Amino acid sequence: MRSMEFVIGQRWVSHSDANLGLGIVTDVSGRRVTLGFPAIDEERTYATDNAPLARVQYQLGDKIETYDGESLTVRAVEDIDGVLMYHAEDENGELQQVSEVKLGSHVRFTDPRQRLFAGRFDRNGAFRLRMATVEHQERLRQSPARGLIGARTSHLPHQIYIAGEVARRYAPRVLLADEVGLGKTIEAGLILHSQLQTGLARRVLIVVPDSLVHQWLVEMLRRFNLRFSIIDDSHYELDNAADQILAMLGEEIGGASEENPFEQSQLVICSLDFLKSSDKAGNDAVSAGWDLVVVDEAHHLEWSPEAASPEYQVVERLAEQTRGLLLLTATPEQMGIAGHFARLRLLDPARYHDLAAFEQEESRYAEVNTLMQQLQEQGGKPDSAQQQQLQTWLGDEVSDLVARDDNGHALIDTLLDRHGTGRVLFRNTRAAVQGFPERRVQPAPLPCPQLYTEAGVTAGSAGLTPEVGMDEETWLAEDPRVTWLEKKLSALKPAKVVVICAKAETATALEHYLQLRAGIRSTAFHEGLSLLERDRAAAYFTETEQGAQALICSEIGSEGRNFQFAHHLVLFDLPANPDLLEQRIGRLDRIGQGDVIDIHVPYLENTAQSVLFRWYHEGLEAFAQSCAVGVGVKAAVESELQSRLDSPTESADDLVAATRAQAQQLRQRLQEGRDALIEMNSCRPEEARALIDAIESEEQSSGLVDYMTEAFDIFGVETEGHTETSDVLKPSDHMLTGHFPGLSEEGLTVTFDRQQALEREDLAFLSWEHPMVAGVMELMTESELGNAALASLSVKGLPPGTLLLEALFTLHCPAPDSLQLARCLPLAPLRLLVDVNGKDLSAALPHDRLNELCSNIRRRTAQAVVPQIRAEVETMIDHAEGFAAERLGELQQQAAERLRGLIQPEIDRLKALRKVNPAIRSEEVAFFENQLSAGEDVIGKARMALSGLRVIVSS
Ligand SMILES: Nc1ncnc2c1ncn2[C@@H]1O[C@H](COP(=O)(O)OP(=O)(O)OP(=O)(O)O)[C@@H](O)[C@H]1O
Repeated sequence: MRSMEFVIGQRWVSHSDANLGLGIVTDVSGRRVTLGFPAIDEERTYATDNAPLARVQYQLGDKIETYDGESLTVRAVEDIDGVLMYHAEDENGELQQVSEVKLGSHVRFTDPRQRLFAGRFDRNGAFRLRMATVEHQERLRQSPARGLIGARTSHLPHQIYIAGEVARRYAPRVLLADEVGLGKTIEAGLILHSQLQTGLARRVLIVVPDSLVHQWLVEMLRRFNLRFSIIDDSHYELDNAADQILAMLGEEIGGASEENPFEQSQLVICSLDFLKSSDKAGNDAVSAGWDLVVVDEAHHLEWSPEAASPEYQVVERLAEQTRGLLLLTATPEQMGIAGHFARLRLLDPARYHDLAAFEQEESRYAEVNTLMQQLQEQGGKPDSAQQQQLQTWLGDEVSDLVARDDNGHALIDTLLDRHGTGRVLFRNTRAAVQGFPERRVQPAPLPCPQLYTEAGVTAGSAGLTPEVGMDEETWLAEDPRVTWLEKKLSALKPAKVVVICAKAETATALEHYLQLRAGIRSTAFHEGLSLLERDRAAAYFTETEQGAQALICSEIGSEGRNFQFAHHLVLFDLPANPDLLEQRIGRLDRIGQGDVIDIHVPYLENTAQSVLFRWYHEGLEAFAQSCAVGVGVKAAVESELQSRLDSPTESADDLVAATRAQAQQLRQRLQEGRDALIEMNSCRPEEARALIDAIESEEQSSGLVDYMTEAFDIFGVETEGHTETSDVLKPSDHMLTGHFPGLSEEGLTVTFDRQQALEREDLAFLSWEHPMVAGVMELMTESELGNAALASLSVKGLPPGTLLLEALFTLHCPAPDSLQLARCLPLAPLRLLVDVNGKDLSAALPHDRLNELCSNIRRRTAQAVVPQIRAEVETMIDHAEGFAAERLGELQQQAAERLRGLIQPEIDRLKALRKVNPAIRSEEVAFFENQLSAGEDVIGKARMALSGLRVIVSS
């Protein structure tokens, strides 16, 4: 039925009023036709020659729904005296005959053909926006900058390199171990953001110490637009209360308590203590299922071959369940080498399976490093002796790796992975990153008070914190560090000062003293306070004008927090662990610190404190610079150190000399071996530069501004210039959809400029990855908007009334989520331009050129034209479908190749590792092999689907 011939029982749709639903012809008399619209229970009568109606005729493969709600797929269509009979397949695969009379009346047309013929087409600009959307999506998908564009951060090469390297992995499992304060949180945020953007991850859990929950929450939102939910005790208390009441009433416990709070959000933050303290919470967190789990301050996961800490155990269960795992620690060996190994084992059990073998490997690092350096100099081409060495390390793979034309990249990567520090470990150092200010130690030796000598707490570990357990009033009055601190703070006023001591009780006592007796504006930060109280304290300290001058922290203040706006640190006592000292100093010595850092150390002479001070200062030089060998050196001189701490009055010269020698030796050994290998893996400056260039070229092109300007116009968003680089957006009275992503009634001020976004946090930073832009793209691809349009074309020599069809086809390939096939299917559609005679004009008139020549047709005229040209349009669609079908094989092949490129290296690696590690199960290899063959199968069944069309009429 291609003309306006009405027969009772036919289904038509009004193109002037979408709310009427599907009409049914109930009467045709003379020049009048009457339709019933069951969806709104109304009847309307029209003149037959100009009724605003379009005939509804479903095509093969379309989904239809009967009035009683059954959904079927059309397999054949029969015309019985003008009324259609659909032969359609139900969900059991059985064919049923459904007369169009029996179709349901609530319809929404999404197919471009249906929309065009139902008169539901869009403006020319909407088609343009649709095409631009998929083109940008495809370009961005292939861009190395993808996922890294939207963060409100400065582009620091070491971070961008790691983020780029890790985020593109299918199952990233890495240890981010940059030195303190170099931006591991930012690196993790970039990786998360990127994996969420690319769809490689949807569900993310971040596990952090109590004291960092809110800081992470804020950092993720402010820098990455990622809105996390916190799960804590409060989610369980309610259930417990409900359970108690139910139990009192003798009712069965169930309902609310059955719910798993971790399943209620996609992005969750919780504290490790909380997971550890509640079995139910731990079990819920594990069973909720995650794509990516992040664990900050991962050195708390203590492990030895004999026993694993409860923290380790809960993270181990999460690690087994999740695909991606990021462990963050600045001091991976803080709790010993076994703990370090155990964390690597969580990440990559196939590679790290034996502690003894791991320890032995370290002895070969220098050899591996030498070979790598040589290979790098030789452009990746080994000589015959080197080839032999490689053969013993890597086996048969070598010839294949050497043959690659990539300057030895693959060879070096494989060597690093199998025999070096592995592809799971990233560690940047201050020395490599550069640009950090000087650290200056300000010792303050003080006489030991009688109080401590008499109590016998001057030596051993008691001597490090002699005030612990003493009467508060007494030690505050007699310990000279207290008056020294009071004077120091007064002298430094108004400079901000972070004071760190080991114990919460010391911090509390000091803070009371300073606040109440000395009148110094101070605030405490320790584990005795609630999370909210701690954050309040930190915020009070941050305030510039009215804020506290001093923040008195217990040890929990020495991790993760950002206090780089201060440059005075007082170490009221010294920790026995060198990595803990580094963590403490790292609160101030971190990215963003612009001043020389003064580290004030008051210590009591001739006590364990003075020994430890000398040991750190003269032995390790740990105050002046970041000290990576502290834990190793301490292990080597442990007994001498302990004996000096136990007898602090004896000379410590020998200890200091031995420590210096050990430190120098260890530094040199690590520099030649392990550190060199880690450095090679952690930042490759050229690759980092190329990534930053790619991000900046996206930011500097006018593509995004043009795209959003068109979107604001199509959706009816008003824009008003605010400053040179920012605009105010407001919803207008003629919005196309009820809601524009990310825009509230009050409007939003936005900038497209990163520098301005860094300076002005109140402005939204619009990038290709901002939720507003992503939301517009999603609206365009998930809705039918712009998939059917009509335009006019005026070109000399083209007779008026000539028709062209611009058709867009996508590779339709339904597959289970678990196959992650979207990563290999093309996003940009196949675009074809044909005329009625089946001539392919696609190359002669590209999309952009056509846009310049096309203009809108008035809606009324278009409505009148469509029914008249239906036959020609359908012929052109047939031609276009023919051309599209010819390209199917090629697109399927490209998709299959992309899939193989992603999965095959995983299979090869596991097979190679299996030769040295019997713990790798054959199922692990089989899993990837199945992924590959199942993916190839599905791609083989793909077909071309029409996803958009624009009919062009020459005028
Ligand atoms: N690229 C960046 N742009 C802007 N600010 C940054 C960037 N990288 C890091 N920072 C800031 O530097 C500080 C240190 O970063 P971050 O907290 O990520 O370091 P970290 O390595 O996790 O530290 P720690 O070892 O103490 O846990 C933070 O205040 C962070 O916001």
